[in-house]
Amino acid sequence: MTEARFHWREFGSREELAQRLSEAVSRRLAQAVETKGTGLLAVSGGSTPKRFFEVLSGAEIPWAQTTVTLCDERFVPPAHERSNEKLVRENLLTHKAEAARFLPLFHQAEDVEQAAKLADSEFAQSPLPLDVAVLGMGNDGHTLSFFPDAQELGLALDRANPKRVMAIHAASTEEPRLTLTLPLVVHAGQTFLHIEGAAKREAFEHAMASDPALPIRVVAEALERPIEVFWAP
Ligand SMILES: O=C(O)[C@H](O)[C@@H](O)[C@H](O)[C@H](O)COP(=O)(O)O
Repeated sequence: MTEARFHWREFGSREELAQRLSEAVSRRLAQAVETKGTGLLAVSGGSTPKRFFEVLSGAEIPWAQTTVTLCDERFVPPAHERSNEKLVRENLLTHKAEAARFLPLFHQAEDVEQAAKLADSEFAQSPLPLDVAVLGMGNDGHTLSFFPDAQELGLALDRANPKRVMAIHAASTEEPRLTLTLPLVVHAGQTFLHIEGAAKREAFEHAMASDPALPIRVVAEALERPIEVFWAP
């Protein structure tokens, strides 16, 4: 693993990071809309992105031509407080970004496998590749819902997996998940990793230096273009 597989961008504060990440994402989306008429942005959930979403929601992007989706989702209805869709609707799809279309991963279905099938067929009909993907990471080295202990980890990380969206079960998560698969993410026009705090910096450095099996490293090495890591203390 050489450092060329990622670019490290360090900021003095989380507010500054949110601002700069929003600018970088805006530029890529504006370019995508200018070139092909539409833009596709995948964002992550969890606790880190809220500040970034608030800034991005006010950005000058051709939102009416932009689709926003999720890198991964918890298998809970959109009104649930752990729903990433809820987080995105309340914090990103407001202000100027209210004009964007939202492509959900969650679907009301008998089980998470059925929901994944429904999401997968919607993605099959959507204009791919992703223009921008903004990933998060846990201290265990997971990104998207590629948890180190996921039953389906091998398939989720398999470059030959024909699925775009799949179900994930892992003992370390509170509920089953839906995730974009590695083959979908590798072709993204630009991929960012948004991480904050000393523990995540350490986890990222550890993965890159000495743990080739950790999902964040597998993803970083598989991407067509180096991942842009945005970090603030
Ligand atoms: O639904 C989720 O939890 C995610 O999309 C997940 O992949 C997240 O990015 C990391 O777990 C980091 O989460 P935090 O930002 O909460 O640390």
